[in-house]
Amino acid sequence: MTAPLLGIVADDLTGACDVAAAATDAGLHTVVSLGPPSGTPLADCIVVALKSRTAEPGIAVRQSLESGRWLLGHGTARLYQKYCSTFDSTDRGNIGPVAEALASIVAERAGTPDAALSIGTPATPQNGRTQYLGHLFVGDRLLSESPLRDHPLTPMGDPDLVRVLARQSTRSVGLLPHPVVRAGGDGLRAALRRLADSGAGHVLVDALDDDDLDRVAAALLAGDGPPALLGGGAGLAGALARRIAESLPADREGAALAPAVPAGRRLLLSGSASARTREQVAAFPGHVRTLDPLRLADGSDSAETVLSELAGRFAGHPDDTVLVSATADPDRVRAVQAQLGTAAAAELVERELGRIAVGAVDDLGVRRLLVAGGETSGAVADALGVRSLFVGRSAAPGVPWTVAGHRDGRTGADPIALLLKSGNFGGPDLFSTAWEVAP
Ligand SMILES: Nc1ncnc2c1ncn2[C@@H]1O[C@H](COP(=O)(O)OP(=O)(O)OP(=O)(O)O)[C@@H](O)[C@H]1O
Ligand SMILES: O=C(O)[C@@H](O)C(=O)CO
Repeated sequence: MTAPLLGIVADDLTGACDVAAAATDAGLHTVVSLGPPSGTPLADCIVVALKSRTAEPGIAVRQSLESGRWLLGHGTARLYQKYCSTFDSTDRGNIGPVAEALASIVAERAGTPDAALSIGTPATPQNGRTQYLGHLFVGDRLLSESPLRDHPLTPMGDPDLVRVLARQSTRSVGLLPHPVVRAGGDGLRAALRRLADSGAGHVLVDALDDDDLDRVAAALLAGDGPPALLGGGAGLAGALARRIAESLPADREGAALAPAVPAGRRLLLSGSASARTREQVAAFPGHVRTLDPLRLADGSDSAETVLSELAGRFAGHPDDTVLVSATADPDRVRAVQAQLGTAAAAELVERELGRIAVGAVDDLGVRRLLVAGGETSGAVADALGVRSLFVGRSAAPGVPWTVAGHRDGRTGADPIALLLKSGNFGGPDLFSTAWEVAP
């Protein structure tokens, strides 16, 4: 195995796991690195996970460029910008600025620095995200009528992504409409070329199913198109990975294997505010320990209190799977945010869940952790000092079990299994069923 065939810069950790699962399912050996890797992982696909989704554009651009340059500098054949399949961002959001920055280093490498172009789509049909005439649908609802309109950090009120991306960009945004995608072949490649020649800085691509994405991937990898940064959800990345994997020899070198995870306890931590997570919390049959941000703020509750309750609980019920949850309905979240401030409430919950994770792993023998929520997962992984993840079997589409690599920060020589779940992913019973495929 030589240079990575696909290098992905992901704007959050659960998104990185989602796209890593797509590449793994396609047959690529895939590693997730939290920030640019310190060594050179043995992998076909390296996903660099950032925590930049809600960062100021300048910060997100700096971090993404650092990762993109690392990947290109290590010979990565194709660079991909992974953002959320529900285009989570704000008008001051950073998907556009990051796309422009990464497209410019791809164009520089191709020797066409004046022709920077990004081509992508959030469409991820296996999770019900489709794009039609530039409009994003979540299941059978427009994005703006889906629960994403109530997202605590990135409420999505406009379903027209051409408009949303244009508001975030300095370059113009073109659309590759569904009839052209459906027809595929030469027509699709010619339409892409025309959009590039017309000076578009970004092209958003419609897709309703995986066949659409496979046609787009074939056109993008045909070799006669404009050099471009590719990007979007896990859907297009999976289609590219399938196409890339087809050309790999069957007898190539193996990748580094995930270390075995020793027996130990299980814990669920939820800081997700999504509608799907609320269903999963409600359906969880085991013991639920609620975290109220107002009580954390006034000091009447804390990570230490939760950990000592967990110690007592595990002593009486050693095989228990306990859920510690800050998940609440949108009215309650808004009330907490009004009192504490949105960022302060988020930080408080993330910090305490991180401290609970560390105490549970270090002192209570927890070795398998399911964490719900993108920001929350990033915070928990940071607190645990995790730096890289081997990607294993998926518990649900886009939700793979992973193993934190040896010698990672606080986890020491004892690997732990982590399932880091995007808020909206997984069926209602995921909190019970995920353990059936845990490493
Ligand atoms: N009860 C609460 N009150 C206020 N904020 C909360 C509460 N519970 C969780 N939060 C915060 O809301 C944010 C939820 O975002 P997070 O990305 O973790 O999950 P999500 O809502 O499912 O989003 P995603 O779809 O990106 O995974 C976190 O920053 C978390 O700390
Ligand atoms: O694309 C998605 O929906 C997920 O990978 C994600 O990024 C949600 O946080």
